[in-house]
Amino acid sequence: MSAIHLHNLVKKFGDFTALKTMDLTIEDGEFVALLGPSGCGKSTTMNMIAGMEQPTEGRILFGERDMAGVPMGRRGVGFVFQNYAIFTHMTVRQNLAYGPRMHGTPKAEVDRRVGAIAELLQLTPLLDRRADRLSVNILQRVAIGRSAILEPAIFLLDEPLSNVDAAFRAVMRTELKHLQRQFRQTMVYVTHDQLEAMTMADRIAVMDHGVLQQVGTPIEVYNNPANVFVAKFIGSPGMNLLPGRPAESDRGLVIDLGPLGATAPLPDRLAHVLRGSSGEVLFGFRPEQATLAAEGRGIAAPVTAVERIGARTIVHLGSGEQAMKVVLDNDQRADLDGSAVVSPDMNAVRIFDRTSGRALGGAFQ
Ligand SMILES: Nc1ncnc2c1ncn2[C@@H]1O[C@H](COP(=O)(O)OP(=O)(O)OP(=O)(O)O)[C@@H](O)[C@H]1O
Repeated sequence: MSAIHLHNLVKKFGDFTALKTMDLTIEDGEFVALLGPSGCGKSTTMNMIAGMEQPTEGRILFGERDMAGVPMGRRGVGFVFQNYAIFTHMTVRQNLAYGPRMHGTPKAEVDRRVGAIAELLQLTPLLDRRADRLSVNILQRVAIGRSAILEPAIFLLDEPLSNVDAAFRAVMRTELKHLQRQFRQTMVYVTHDQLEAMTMADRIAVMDHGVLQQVGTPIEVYNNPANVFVAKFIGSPGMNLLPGRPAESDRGLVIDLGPLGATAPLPDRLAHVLRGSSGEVLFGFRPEQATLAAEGRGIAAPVTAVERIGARTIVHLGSGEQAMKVVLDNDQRADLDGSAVVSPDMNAVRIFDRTSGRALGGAFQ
């Protein structure tokens, strides 16, 4: 069994708590991304799973087996770091074959595995090249192959693509996902890049300041962020969050956005929760879940910048706490001088408690 259970996991370095009470189960064969900004505790978590760091409190189980006191070499995990660790004086073939040879695998089986992994990672034409003649991109591919060839039941990858170039990263995202499907490994992938997490992971564990903020499928964390941090961190650009207060109007419950006026009436799932409350909230909507509308049909604000990025245009509006962005397809014509009127898709709106940052109201699909 290669499920990974983290129970009340805590890591302190002296007085500093790098990880606060983490509870997470990664199912057998699942691909989970640990996602968060630099310093949030991703690598610390990963290093404890690998056995390179010991937890200050809590337990790590692989299936039923408690990993306390089990050294790294006995955990049966494959590990790939940001910086490739390969032997530069050897050929690609020798690098790939190194692990299975050390494990005493018969030569015919080593050759078969080298051939298969080289094919999967598009290394076949390079098998007899010396590693010191290869680009950083290819070296990282060899490093992944060197770990993958041992077919570990648990494969841990810590920012493996952060040093490779953007085009190659896109190719590798597909290949890594393919590799995991092929071997049905339990894969834990550390990244600060939400695109990597969104495209590859079955579930994403979003972390900040040593605290697990939310665990869910990519679409769950995108559609239903549990709090303001996740709302801003997931999505590119992140969610718009405008301060306001619930208010009754003749059309139903709206959010009074102060200088920006009032929103359209809230859908029932939110109106139920907010009716009768006058506490400060944040009105959240994704830049791609809004359009520009005619006057009187939305939130009017001055346009401050327009970025045209290939097939889409990002319109920046307002400033300070009232700043927001709208992503338009380029076929949507917008009069971008002066002010514009933003009409969020009210069915996709999220409301957050301003003080706690927590999402209020039911999830939507
Ligand atoms: N050995 C250590 N001694 C003291 N502090 C440490 C040690 N290792 C990590 N930390 C601190 O713990 C916090 C979490 O570090 P960690 O490396 O887990 O973050 P991360 O989310 O992986 O970020 P990055 O992507 O920058 O590595 C950071 O503030 C870091 O400085």
